[in-house]
Amino acid sequence: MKPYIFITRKLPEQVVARLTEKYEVKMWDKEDEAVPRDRLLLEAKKADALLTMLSDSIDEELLSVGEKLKLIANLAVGYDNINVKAAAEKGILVTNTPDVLTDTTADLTFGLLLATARRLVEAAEFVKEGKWQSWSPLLLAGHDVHHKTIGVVGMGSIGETVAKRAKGFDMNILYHNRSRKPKAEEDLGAVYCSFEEILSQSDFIVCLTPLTNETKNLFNQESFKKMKKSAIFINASRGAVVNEKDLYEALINGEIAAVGLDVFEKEPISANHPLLQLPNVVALPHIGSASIETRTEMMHLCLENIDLVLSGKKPKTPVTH
Ligand SMILES: NC(=O)C1=CN([C@@H]2O[C@H](COP(=O)(O)OP(=O)(O)OC[C@H]3O[C@@H](n4cnc5c(N)ncnc54)[C@H](OP(=O)(O)O)[C@@H]3O)[C@@H](O)[C@H]2O)C=CC1
Ligand SMILES: O=CC(=O)O
Repeated sequence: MKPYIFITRKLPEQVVARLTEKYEVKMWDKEDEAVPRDRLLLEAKKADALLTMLSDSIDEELLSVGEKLKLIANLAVGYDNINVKAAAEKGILVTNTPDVLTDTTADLTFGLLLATARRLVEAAEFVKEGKWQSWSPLLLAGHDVHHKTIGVVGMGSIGETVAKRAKGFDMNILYHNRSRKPKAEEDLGAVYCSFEEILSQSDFIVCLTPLTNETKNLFNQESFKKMKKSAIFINASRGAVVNEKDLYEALINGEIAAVGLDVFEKEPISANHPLLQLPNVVALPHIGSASIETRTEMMHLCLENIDLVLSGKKPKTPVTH
């Protein structure tokens, strides 16, 4: 009997085809709807490997039903949706998709920063809605990006690649991690700072940490109060790193100037959410790595990891906890 792989979302047939001779492969048949939990539990019980999305909760319950389960291959670099400790205890490997999405996510993050600072979404809607009456000196005037100070919180692969883009805009680069990155300091002139220094000195604060117990709620009332009133906050990591209620208060009280968000506490965010009613909020539907090239590469990497593990070899990009 061929080993069984279940993929929790519909992926292009031609990408999956490379495994169908050697393995029995089934996919959830919807592209834009998550597999229901009861179906996922049934599949986990039968599967040798699961190819999962960041929207699937791979918790202790699910891992316990996986009688033959050897691998969870997550189609994301972030793996906060997976209980990695419980998986390790059960001898189930976890893989993610680092590096292949770094440049694409950095492009989107810097694009979001530009769009938020220069009010690009508001301006494009203004034209389409027929509101443009005449050129005027301060029409939709935003904030400059060049020569300003950017503070990257989470200067990992993506954070550093965002900093590279910032260097091209002649920005002054500050960063905060738990550990220093001498190479980024040397190559980009990035300056290591405490979290508090980043908050008080940056014009643009960009969050690119993973979601962990330490980073959950990191950006809260206290953090927003320490930022400049002209500060622009960008979050492309995970929604739960930010307290959205506190962020909303900071925006309506004028404690910060604007925000660009690619990720939310609850995804998809409801169109009625208070944050989405504010003109100085640019909101995107978690599309950091969403270029056709990169998403295809991420899928191939997941399939390669699955093939390696089910052939008794080491995966290319294992997650360790
Ligand atoms: N919006 C989107 O579509 C995407 C979002 N992401 C998100 O971006 C995250 C980062 O990805 P990537 O750059 O590849 O990951 P990396 O592991 O390369 O970088 C993460 C960085 O965060 C730092 N970090 C971890 N914990 C803390 C902390 N408590 N305080 C400050 N810094 C911390 C790490 O440094 P140190 O260990 O020294 O603290 C590290 O430099 C992912 O985990 C994911 O959540 C990724 C891709 C797309
Ligand atoms: O959010 C996306 C990821 O790859 O992580």
